[in-house]
This record gives sequence, structure tokens and C-alpha cells, in this order.
Amino acid sequence: MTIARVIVDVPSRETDRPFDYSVPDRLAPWTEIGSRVAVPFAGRTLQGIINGFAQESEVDVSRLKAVEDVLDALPPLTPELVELGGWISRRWLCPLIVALQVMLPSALKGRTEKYMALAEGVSEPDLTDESDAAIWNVFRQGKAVKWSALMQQFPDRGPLLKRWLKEGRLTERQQVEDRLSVKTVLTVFPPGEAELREMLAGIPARARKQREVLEYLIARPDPIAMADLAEAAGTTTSTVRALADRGALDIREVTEDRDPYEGRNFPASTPLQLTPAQHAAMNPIAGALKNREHRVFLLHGVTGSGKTEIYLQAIQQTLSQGREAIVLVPEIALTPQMVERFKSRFGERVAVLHSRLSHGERYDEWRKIREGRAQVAVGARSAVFAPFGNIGLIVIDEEHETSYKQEESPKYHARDVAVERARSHGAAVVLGSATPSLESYAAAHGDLSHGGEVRYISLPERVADRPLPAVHIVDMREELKMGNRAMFSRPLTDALRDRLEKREQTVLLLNRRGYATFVMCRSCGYTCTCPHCDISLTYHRGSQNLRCHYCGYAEAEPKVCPSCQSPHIRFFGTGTQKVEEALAAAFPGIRVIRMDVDTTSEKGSHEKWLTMFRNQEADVLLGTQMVAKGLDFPRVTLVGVLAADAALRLPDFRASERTFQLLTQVAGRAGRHELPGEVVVQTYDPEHISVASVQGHDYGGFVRHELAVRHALGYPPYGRLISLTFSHESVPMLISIGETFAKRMKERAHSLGIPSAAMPGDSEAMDVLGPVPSPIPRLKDRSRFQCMVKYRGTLDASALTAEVLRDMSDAVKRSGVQISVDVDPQMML
Ligand SMILES: Nc1ncnc2c1ncn2[C@@H]1O[C@H](COP(=O)(O)OP(=O)(O)OP(=O)(O)O)[C@@H](O)[C@H]1O
Ligand SMILES: [Zn+2]
Ligand SMILES: [Zn+2]
Repeated sequence: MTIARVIVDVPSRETDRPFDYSVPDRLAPWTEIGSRVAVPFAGRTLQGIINGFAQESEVDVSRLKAVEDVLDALPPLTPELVELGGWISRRWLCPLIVALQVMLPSALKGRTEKYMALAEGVSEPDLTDESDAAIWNVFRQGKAVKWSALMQQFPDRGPLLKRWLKEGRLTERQQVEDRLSVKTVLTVFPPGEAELREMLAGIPARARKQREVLEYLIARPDPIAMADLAEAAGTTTSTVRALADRGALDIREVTEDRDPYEGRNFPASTPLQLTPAQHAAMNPIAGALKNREHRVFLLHGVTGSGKTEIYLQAIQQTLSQGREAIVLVPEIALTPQMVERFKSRFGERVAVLHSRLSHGERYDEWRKIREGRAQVAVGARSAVFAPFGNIGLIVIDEEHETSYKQEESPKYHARDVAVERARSHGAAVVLGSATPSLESYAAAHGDLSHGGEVRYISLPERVADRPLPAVHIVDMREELKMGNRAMFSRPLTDALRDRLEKREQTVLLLNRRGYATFVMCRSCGYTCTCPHCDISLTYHRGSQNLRCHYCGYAEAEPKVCPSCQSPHIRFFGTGTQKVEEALAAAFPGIRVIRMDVDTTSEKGSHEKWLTMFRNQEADVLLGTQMVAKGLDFPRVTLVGVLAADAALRLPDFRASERTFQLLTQVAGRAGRHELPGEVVVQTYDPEHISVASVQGHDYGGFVRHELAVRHALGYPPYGRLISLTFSHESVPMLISIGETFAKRMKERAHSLGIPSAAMPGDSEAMDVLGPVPSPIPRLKDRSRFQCMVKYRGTLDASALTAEVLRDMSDAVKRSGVQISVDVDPQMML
């Protein structure tokens, strides 16, 4: 007997192991490692993934339950991906099912549907009222009825149905169903011409419409969608059906891909002649591909240095070897412009995966990959799981981007996953960036605490000798001293006016969405905060209320200060809307496109704004982070940054790095083509290394300074972190669990002989900080404390953490404390 080991869809620590099921003979041909199955579990039918097979089970074979169904003809996961799931669950401490689920397109995250039907041979019950009779009638038709549909139709009849179930009048059955199925089209398959003519002869002249359909098919004997055929023959689908009923035509359901780019054509592009610098950069990558070696490259190229062309040519080479390629780009940079560059080079072979597609569209793109119809996957973070079987190359563009780390479980980093997958495929990885993360930079310079060998490739200049833009730093304190209280400094105002006259374009970046959009009392300093989360409430102009971005709490804008009754309470600081108004006031007639979370929530709006800007229907593109990345517009010659230092004060050791990266990226949007560019950066902190280094495009200077700081403090890339957040309504409960954790971790380290603080010569050290209140001390009425495991060396602190948590699991369960673990956290908030 074949026994399948199944990981069931219950994301908890207790069920985080395979369960054994027998495989009935009828299903045996369809079950493989990676198959999705429906299995009975704790009285329900659940979805699960086959993780392996066995000949024997620890469970008594007679008590073994059977797999109920196999949900896909082709397993959605390959054995390699199932194994990768195991690696992810160990690396980032999550249940295996969570790691496997993240690899499935959302359309396949099946849910259990309950069906009810009349039991056999039942008699009619006493039907006291009308709606009882109505429900009984539904069942009397003999078919199984979906529970959710029933509840919609008869919302208050739940108890009645339950009684009928108990009385044995109804039976219940569960089934796992996908959120949606593939799109199918009824298609007519005509027989050969001779048969069609024969049929035509047999149809009486008065059935004129049927004759017309046949005549149409004789002229064009290809399969055609039924609706299209009816329309072309000037009739309705019932005529076509009538012919099918006579046995003349074959009508079948054919799956059809929803093409998210339908109606768009991408002009074909051919490889550019590489510049000597690009050529030198390409060489080692081409060598690794040719030899099918697993190698990781860091391609450090300034903005506009032609990194994308290198990706394209490396992909070309990969495809010509019959292998596949994955390209990851940050979600925010996954603009139509970026997609177009890949589509126009590789056409139909490209599948695009990003969150702005509908579930169905994403599923269709995913199927192209799984069924071998696409060889290049371009997408955001989760595209790293593209179900290819023979990967030759994985490119990660803007590798420093924080969006490659998923903030909910599984809290994986796509960069690490890419390297792990590439290792098992013998594939090359290219990490590209103008501002590499300190982790990758250090790894490429042999200065690493984790990760393998990384080869450093540099492209220090822009293509075609185009200069990097000149950067002016403007000290806003000086502006104030000179009597300028406006949002725009004089140099920025002058530069803007100049561009308007020359009909050139400007990109304006407002650092951070909702920067200081809090409400503050100018008399006493009171700020409005969320009563559940201890977070400043954000002012929303549209609805004129204050909202909490964490829990959704909302309240009306106060007219007087709740604390001192002063009327001088008002919303403070600058949001994109305010900048837009200030622009309109300062430059009458100026055409501004504002891009922020509010203006881009609608599907396709992103594309719409960027196309308008490209077509020069606006003078200024104003926005948050999303205007900083990946855009390549020839007429942009000015970039302005308002409030460069806005994020420098966040309690996060990466704040400097993030700021430097953002400023450098946005500066790189200027002067990318014939026209030279200029950048104006407004700041209250011009000496800060993150701001000052942008002026000379001095990545090297910034990195040396920042690495020294990290080294001194033992932060990544020299040390590593695991952060644990404990949450509960009661603070003493939290502290007690947090302290137990810290104490046990320290005991473990001690017994393993690992020192708590690394002396200069020590190769290993581990310390546990906290518990202390989290940067967000309260969220949704739960208090939060955190512990930070800080360590260096090769010790497996994740495994140690997992062990300690396992030992504590009973106590944790009893206390009701929730623990969330983040290995290698990117966000310290
Ligand atoms: N070999 C080449 N010959 C001519 N033009 C090139 C060549 N390589 C790239 N370009 C052009 O140079 C410009 C910048 O290139 P690209 O966008 O690839 O740079 P990048 O390094 O990816 O930039 P960023 O990191 O800022 O997005 C593009 O307009 C591109 O078409
Ligand atoms: Zn006040
Ligand atoms: Zn809140």
C-alpha cells in the first residue's frame, strides 16, 4: 500500500509535521511529491500538500484514513520547491505549511466548501412556515447545495438545517475548492469539410439559421468560440447548440488565458552593442552561465549605467542553453516601463507576476510557467518561487530594496531564497544595484558573517559618457534665517521655474508617505494618538478625520485641544496633497501629477499616471518613494527632494542606509538621456553622512563610514539579529514570558561555551537583549515587548531559538501570550 505523508493546511506549531494517509488506487497515478490533496482531518476536509511517500506507517494501517481527492492534474509544487519549503521553515522559523502556501498562487489557496443534500429515502418533515418549505424545495430537486449559497439565501435558517442534519434528513459533505478556476470558453470544433457538406444537405431549408452556421464553418473550418461563431453567422448560441444536439458539432470547454497585457503590443527590441564597460561586466556572468556554475555576482552599477541591458543579455544566453530565468524587481518598480523592456526582448516567453494583477490573471501567468509555456518570469518578491524545473539565472534588480523581505510569516528574504534555489539548480545569481545593501557589499568584499562567496562587478559610469547629475544640498535652516518660510527653497524655486520655461520635466520626492501628517497642539504640544496603539493618528483631508494606520480607528478632527482647550490645534507638516497645493500657488498653471498610495490604489492608475508624464502632459511628477525607482524619462532634468532627513530619526539602525539609498536612487532619475540633470536636496541636517555623501555620488565614502559604525555596534553585516515580539493584554504576563525566554537562551549559550559579548578576537558570541517595550508599545489593545537575539559567527541561533520556544510551548500556550519571531529583521519598528 502506498502511504502519502501530507502537510495539512493548519498553520500551527502542534500540527507542523506530516500526517500519513493511504492513497486509493484510483488516485495513485495522480499523486506525486508536491501534489495538492484533500484529506480528512479532525472531522473536516482540508487541503494538504504531499511531502513524501512511505511503505509503512507508524499508525496502524487499518486506522489510516485515505486521501479523498487530488486537486490538480499537474502538481503545483515541484519536489525541489517542497524541499525549499523545509529550508525556509527552518531558516525563518515558521510551520512548513506556511512556507509551502506562500509558493502557491493565491487562486490555489483552496478553502473547504460544505455541501448538503437530501439523505436517501427520507420523508417530508413538518413544514411549519413558508421559508422552511422553500428550503425543502431546494433540496427536493435532488442536487447537493453549497452551504454558503444556502446561508446567503436563507440567512436565519441555520438552526433548522442543523436539526434536519441531526434527524438524518440531510447529509453533509465537504470538498476543497480553489478560489477560482481557470477561465473556460465554450468552443466549437467542426468536423471535416466533407462531413459538414453532408450535414448541410440534411438540414431543411426552413432551418435557415442552422444552415448559415454550417456554411460559415465550411468556409472557415477552424475551432471557434461558440459566442463568436453565433455572432459571425448572425444568430444566437441556441442555434449552434441545436446543431450540436444533432451531433453535427462538437462543443467543448477550452481553458483560456486572461492576458493582463491584452491589446498592448510590445515593439520588438534587439540586443544593444554592449559598451566596453558593460562587456567587462558581462564576461564573468557569461562564463558562469556557460559552465553552468552556481555563482553569485553583485553588479554594482551607478544609475543609468546599463545594468538592465546586461540582465537582458544574460537571460538571452540562459534561454539559448534551454534553461530558464527569473527576474525580481521591487513591486514598486514593477512599472509598465520595466515590463515592456522584458516583453519586447523575449515576447511570449515572459510571464509577469505582480500584485496589481487579479487572482485570475496571476494564476494564468503562473500556469504559463508551470506548464512550460514561459521561460522568463518577471515579478516581485514571490516570483522567486516561479515553478521552473531548470533554472539557469536569477536576477535581483535593486537588490537593496526592503520589499524583498516579507513582513508577515513566512518572513523570508527573496535574496536568500534565490541563492538557495540557484544552488540546487547550478544557476547564477546577479544582484544588481546602484546602492548595494551593506550585507551584499560586505559579502562581496570577503567581509561576511553569513552567505557564501559573492563576486563584485562594478559599472562606475553611465552609458555614453553621460554625466551623473550635479547635486545641490540646501540647508533649510539657512532658508528660514533668510526669511523664507515656504516649502520650497529659493534654489529649488529657481530651478523649477527654469524647467517650466524650458518645457523640461521635474520629479519631486516627498520622503515618506504621510510625513508628519499628525495633529499637534501648538500651545501645549499635545498630539492625537490612537487609544489602542500608541501611534500618532494621521490626518485625512478627504474625510476630515484622524485615522490610525495600524488598526483603522478613526475619530473626528478636534476643534480645540483635548488637553488644554487651546484652539491652536491643527494638522501639522507636509503631505503630498499639501505640496501639490503649494506648487499650484507658487507656479500658477503648473501641471502636477501626484502619485502616492491614495492616487494609485485603483488598478491601472500607476500606468495611467506614468504614461501621462511620459507624454509630457504634466510638468511635475510629485510623489512618495514610488517616484524614486526605475523610471527612465528623457525630459526629466530636475529632481527635487523635500525633507531629505525625514526618516533619519526613525529608531532603526538602517535609517542612514535607507536614506542614502533613496536619495541616490531618486537623484538617478535626472539627466539619463541627452539633457543633463540637476538635483536639489532640501534638508535640516546637511552634514549627515547620508545626505552629504549623495552630493559627490560617494557610495564608497558612505559605505566605509557606515560599515565602521555597524562593526562597532555588532550590527549586520557583522552580527545577526533575531527579534521576538511578545504581545498580550497584560504587561506582567508578557514580561514573565519574555524574561523566561531571555534567561533560557542565555543558559543555552552558556552551556555551549558561547560568550555573551564578542571580544575582538572572538569568532562567536550571542547576547539576548530585553525584554523591553517595542517601538510600537501597544497595538490593537495588546501590549508589546520585544527581545533581540544578537549574535555573530556560524552558530545556528535560529535552531537554538526554536528549541527554547519548543521547551516553553506549554507555558506560552497557558499564558495566552502571542510570540512572533523575525529572523534577520529588516524593519526594526
Ligand atoms: N550598450 C548600450 N548602448 C546604448 N544605450 C544603452 C546601452 N546600454 C544601456 N543603454 C541605455 O542607457 C539607459 C540607461 O540604461 P539602464 O536603464 O539599463 O540603466 P540601469 O543601470 O538599469 O539604471 P537604473 O539602475 O537607474 O534603473 C537606457 O536608456 C538604455 O537604453
Ligand atoms: Zn493643547
Ligand atoms: Zn490603532
